[in-house]
Amino acid sequence: MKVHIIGGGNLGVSIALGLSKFSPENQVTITRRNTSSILYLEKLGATVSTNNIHQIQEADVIILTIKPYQVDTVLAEILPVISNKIIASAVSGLSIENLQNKIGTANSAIRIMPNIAAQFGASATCIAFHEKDKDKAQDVVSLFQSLGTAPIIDEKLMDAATVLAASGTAFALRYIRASMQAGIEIGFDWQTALAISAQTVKGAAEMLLEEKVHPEQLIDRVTTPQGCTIAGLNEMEMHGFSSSLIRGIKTSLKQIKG
Ligand SMILES: NC(=O)C1=CN([C@@H]2O[C@H](COP(=O)(O)OP(=O)(O)OC[C@H]3O[C@@H](n4cnc5c(N)ncnc54)[C@H](OP(=O)(O)O)[C@@H]3O)[C@@H](O)[C@H]2O)C=CC1
Ligand SMILES: O=C(O)[C@@H]1CCC=N1
Repeated sequence: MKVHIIGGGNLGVSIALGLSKFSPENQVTITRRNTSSILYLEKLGATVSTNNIHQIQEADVIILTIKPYQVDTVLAEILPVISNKIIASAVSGLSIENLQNKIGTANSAIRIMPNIAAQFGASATCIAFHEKDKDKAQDVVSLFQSLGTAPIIDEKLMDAATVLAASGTAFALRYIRASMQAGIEIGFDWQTALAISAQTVKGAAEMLLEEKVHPEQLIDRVTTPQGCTIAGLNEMEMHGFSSSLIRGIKTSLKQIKG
């Protein structure tokens, strides 16, 4: 497929890098106004351009990875030269209905919510679309399945998916940072503490994904009666570990909904 990514920033670049590594059969074009920091993508086979309409007529999928306030400017540029295109938008808070109204019925609006782990083929990309675009959406689903998992969700959960799956990357990293800081306090240098903390989180996630059980079942295997784990967990919960995470996620959701 020919994939045209408009907005070569944090997310756009992670998708381009992921595609170059995990599905190199796709031809990727990626644009931004100042391309100096992403020209290296050309060495990986992508076309880098400042021109949003460069070869856009040939694209099978157009991916929007721009900020919400940049959408109208970009659409004003591309709409006069495209028709019958699939536009997959990762723009947070932009509904399918709003996007469809902006792009007209000649094009299909698909909503995607990847995260920056797309670069490592490990994104959880939630995808939503209207029934009329079901067939066309399959191309987008396949594309993002090559970059991790790509669950199809009801659009009403898209803001929740943004917080859980996209912001969630930052939340998970903050846990790892805190664990690393504790690791330094109990004797490790930061590099060793980070390596141990990150691998431990990866291992815990792999067990959950493999065994498909409730986390508490695995926690039970670790918490020896009268042992150090339950003592640590109870102290963390006393200081609001789970509740602060839940409150943070709900606050992020409120921020999107405005
Ligand atoms: N970062 C993340 O983890 C995630 C982000 N998102 C959503 O993705 C979108 C992008 O986020 P993010 O990548 O973090 O933002 P960035 O600011 O890193 O990327 C946006 C890019 O768009 C480019 N851009 C701006 N105007 C234009 C234009 N007219 N034509 C072409 N390119 C343009 C900018 O480059 P230049 O100024 O050089 O043009 C910039 O590199 C947002 O809507 C965000 O909510 C969704 C999921 C995860
Ligand atoms: O923080 C943000 O608003 C964007 C959307 C999800 C991740 N980054």
